Amino acid sequence: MTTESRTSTVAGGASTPPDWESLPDGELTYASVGSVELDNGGRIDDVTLAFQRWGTLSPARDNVVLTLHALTGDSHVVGAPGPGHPLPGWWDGLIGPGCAVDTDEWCVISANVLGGCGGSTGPASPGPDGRAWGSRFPHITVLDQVRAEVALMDALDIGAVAAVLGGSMGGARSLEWLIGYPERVRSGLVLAVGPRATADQIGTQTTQIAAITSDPDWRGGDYHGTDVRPVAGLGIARRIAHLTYRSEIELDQRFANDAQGDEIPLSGGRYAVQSYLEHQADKLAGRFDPSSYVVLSEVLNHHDVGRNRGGTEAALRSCDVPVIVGGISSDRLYPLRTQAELADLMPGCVGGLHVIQSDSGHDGFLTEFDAIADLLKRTMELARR
Ligand SMILES: CC(=O)SCCNC(=O)CCNC(=O)[C@H](O)C(C)(C)COP(=O)(O)OP(=O)(O)OC[C@H]1O[C@@H](n2cnc3c(N)ncnc32)[C@H](O)[C@@H]1OP(=O)(O)O
Ligand SMILES: N[C@@H](CCO)C(=O)O
Repeated sequence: MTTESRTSTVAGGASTPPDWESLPDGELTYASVGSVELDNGGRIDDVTLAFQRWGTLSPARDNVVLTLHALTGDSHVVGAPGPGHPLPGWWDGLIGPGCAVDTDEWCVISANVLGGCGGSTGPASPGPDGRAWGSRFPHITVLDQVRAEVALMDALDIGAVAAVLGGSMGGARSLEWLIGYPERVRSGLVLAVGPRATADQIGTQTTQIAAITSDPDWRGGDYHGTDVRPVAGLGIARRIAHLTYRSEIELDQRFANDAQGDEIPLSGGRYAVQSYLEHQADKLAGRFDPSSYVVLSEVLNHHDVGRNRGGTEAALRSCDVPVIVGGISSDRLYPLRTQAELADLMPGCVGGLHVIQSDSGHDGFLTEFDAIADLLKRTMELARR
C-alpha cells in the first residue's frame, strides 16, 4: 500500500494490517504511517499509530467516523476495562449498535495520539537508535498530531471521513482537521475547546510540567529504561489539573471542608478533597507515562489554529465544513467564551453554541452522557447530508 499520492506529509513506508477492516470490533491494531513533517521544521520518521475500529467499513469507504481523545485518553473510546485498557471507554455507551454514533451505520476509528503512550509513537517509544526518545522527542503541535492521523487515513485507504469528534485536546484536533483538511472531512463536533491556548491554560499547564520536571526521577526526561519514573511529579501535576477539570461549586458540594473518613486534619489527617485528588493522582500515575504528559501538555500550550493562517479569526472564517460546537457552562479551563468565538466565526457552525448546563466543569465533556449523546446525534445528522 502506498500513500505518497494522497498527502505530502507522508514520505512513504506506510503500512497497515491488511485485515484491519475485518478484525473483531475494538481490537488494538498498529499501523505504520510513514514520516510526519512537523510545524517546527523537523520530521519524525517511521511513525506508528495504535488504533481501534468498531463497525463495518462501507464498500465506498465513506462511513468512517474518527473519534479523537483528550489529554490522558487513548484509543479505547468504548468498551469495558481490559488488558492495556485500565479504564472503561471514555465515551462508553455513546458509540455502538443503536447508540448515538450507531456502529450499524458508521465505522468508528479511534487512534492513540502522536506523543501519547497508548501504543503510538511517543517519548517512551524507541527512537531512531532503538533507545527511548525521552528528552529527544521533538516539540510537536496539534496540527502535527492531525498530520499523523491524516497519514493513518491514507494508510487505511480512507479518502474523506464522515465526521471528526472530540472534546478538549480531541476538540483541538477536530478543529485542526476541519480547518486544515476541509476536503477530507464532511462534518465535525468540537467540544470544550477554543481556537488557541489561553494564558490561564498555559499558566496551569506549565506549572504541571514544572512539577514533573522537578521530580529527581525525571532525569532530564531520560528515565526510560531505568527503574524509576517521576510519578510524584506526575501526581502533583494531575492534582493541579484535576482541579481545573471540575468546578468550584461541584467540589464544594461534594467535599466542603470535610475530613477524609475518620482522619483528623488538625492532627495531620487529610481533608476529603485532598484524598480525592490523591486518588486521581495515583490512578493516573499507574497508567500514564510522565514524559507523554509533558509532551502533550506542551502540545496544548502550542494550540493555535491561527498559526501560519493569518490569525485565529481568519482561520476560523476560512472553514465552512458543517460543525457542531459545544461547551460546558461551568468549564473554568476552557470557558464558554472560547467556544462562543468558534461558533460566531466558523461559517459552518450549525445551531450556534450548544451549552451543556452542568456543574461538572471541563470534565462534563466526558460525564454529561445525555447532552453529549444529543450533540453526537446532531453531528451524525450533518455527516449524512
Ligand atoms: C477523553 C479522554 O480520553 S480523557 C480520559 C478519561 N479518563 C480520565 O480522565 C481518567 C480520570 N478520571 C476522571 O477524570 C473522572 O473520573 C471521569 C471524568 C472519567 C469521571 O468522572 P466522575 O464519574 O465524575 O468521577 P469522580 O470525579 O467522581 O471520581 C470518582 C473516583 O473518585 C473516588 N473518590 C471519591 N471520593 C473520594 C475520596 N474522598 N477519597 C478518595 N477517592 C475518592 C471514587 O472512589 C472514584 O474512584 P474510581 O474512579 O477509582 O472508581
Ligand atoms: N479528564 C480529561 C481532562 C482533560 O481534557 C483527561 O484526563 O484527559
